[in-house]
Parts: sequence; C-alpha cells; structure tokens
Amino acid sequence: MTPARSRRPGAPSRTERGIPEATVARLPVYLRALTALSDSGTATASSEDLATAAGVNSAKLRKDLSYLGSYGTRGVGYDVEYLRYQIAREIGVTQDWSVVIVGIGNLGHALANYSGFGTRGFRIVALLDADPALIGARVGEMVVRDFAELDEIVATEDVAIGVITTPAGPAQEVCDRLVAAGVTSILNFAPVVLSVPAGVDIRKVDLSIELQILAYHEQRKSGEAALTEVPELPVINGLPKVDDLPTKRGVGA
Ligand SMILES: NC(=O)c1ccc[n+]([C@@H]2O[C@H](COP(=O)([O-])OP(=O)(O)OC[C@H]3O[C@@H](n4cnc5c(N)ncnc54)[C@H](O)[C@@H]3O)[C@@H](O)[C@H]2O)c1
Repeated sequence: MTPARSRRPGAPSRTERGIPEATVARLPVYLRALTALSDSGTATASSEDLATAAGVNSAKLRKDLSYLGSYGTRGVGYDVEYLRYQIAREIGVTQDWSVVIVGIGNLGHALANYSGFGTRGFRIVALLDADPALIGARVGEMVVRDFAELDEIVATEDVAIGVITTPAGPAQEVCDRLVAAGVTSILNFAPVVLSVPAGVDIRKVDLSIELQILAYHEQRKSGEAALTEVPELPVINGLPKVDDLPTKRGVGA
C-alpha cells in the first residue's frame, strides 16, 4: 500500500503546514521567552536577544521563525507583542483549551495546584480519580470527581486534552476511556507506552529519561576531566603500563 504522504529518508518530519516537528517543539520555548520579555516591558528584541532568552542559537531561531513568515526588521529586530501573538496563534493557545487530569495522587495534586496553566491557554476543568477515598476531596479550588463522570464532563466542557497521572497499570485503560469519550490529545506521565488510534495525539513526559540524559552528559564531563588530568605514568619498556592508563572513571579500571 502506498503511504498517503512520503518523506525523503532523513528529511525532518513536518506538520500539515510544512513546519518541521523540531521547530514546533521549540515554539512554546520562544513563546515563554517572549512572554518574559513582554512582562519586562521590552517592545522589540533582536534575534540574538531572543535566542539567548530561549537558550538556542540565533541562526536556528531565525530559521524557525521564517516558517511562520516572521523575519523581523533589519536593524530593529522582532516586535515582541506581534511575534508573541503569531506564535500563540500557530500553537493554538490564543484560545483556551479544556483539560482533565486523571489520577489525583502526588503528581496529579502537584499539577492541579500549578497556577501557570491558566495564563498559557489551558483551563483545568476536572480532576478525576477512581479512589472513593479521594472523590469529593478539595484540591485548591477544585473538587476531585469520579472518573465514571468522564463522558459527561468531556461532552459538557468540550475537553480536548487529557492528562494521565495514574500508575502504569491502569494507564492504557484510562487512555482508552479518554479516547472513547472524545478526547483527542493525551499527555501521559505514566511510565508506559500507550497506544492510541489515528487522529489522537499523544505525548509522554518522563523525568527519569531526562535525568538519564543528564547523567550521560555528566559521565562524559567527568570522563573528559579524568582524561585531561593525565597523571605521570610508570613506563615499562618505553610504554605506559596498561593498568595505569586513565579510564573514564580515573586511573585503572
Ligand atoms: N513522568 C514523570 O516524569 C513522572 C514523575 C513522577 C511520577 N510519574 C508517574 O506518574 C504517575 C502518578 O504518580 P504518583 O506518585 O502521583 O502516584 P499516586 O499513586 O500518588 O497517584 C495515582 C493516582 O491514580 C489513581 N488511579 C489509579 N487507577 C486509576 C484509574 N483506573 N482511574 C482513575 N484514577 C486512578 C489513584 O487512585 C491515585 O490517586 C505514576 O505512573 C508515576 O510513575 C511520572
């Protein structure tokens, strides 16, 4: 069967609008940087200023923004408010999205208590759990509701996004129930790969993986440090003794 859309091998994957997925992933970072600049009263920003605020290099930032048709003004830079609006419109956060959180344990509580979603275009409309001991409990200004009410909540609140913060075991079933209720985007915190039908977007957040990536870089940094501090090596027949050669963990294995 011929795929609907073919992609050159090695070419970056792109959205329907032809924007590379990697660029889409950086747009929220630019939006956050622009919001900070706007809050501090900055009206225009050069690509270098904006790139520094977003933690990327300025060539990449200019290329990313060119996909939105935004090129800035030579010698002036980017209009902070306008670019903020353009990016928010592209991401789709100029409108409010209704979100439900399923699994109101440690992580669910932390997310429910986070006040930053509201200002970024997300409205948490329900906190759901299956534990009768939790149903009816107050979390901030909301009350935990029974997961069994999901269908009704999704229909009345026009919920687009479901956040899963249950243990791994029930996560697939929770995901299936969300999809069946009409939720088309899922953010999964449970440490399990979930399957969803075509047309449903799923993203996974895994702090352990992020920590492991940092651990990898830490290990390389300490390895490089050990290798740059080459100690005096005992020499046998003109060559250093193998056991005394520096390794990633220091001298000797
Ligand atoms: N992604 C990350 O970076 C990250 C970080 C920490 C925790 N986690 C994961 O997040 C999840 C939650 O962690 P936690 O510490 O908050 O756990 P927790 O046990 O405190 O909370 C889980 C909640 O889910 C509810 N629940 C269980 N089955 C359910 C179902 N079928 N329907 C509705 N609710 C249900 C439980 O009643 C409980 O309140 C776990 O899967 C954990 O591994 C992920």
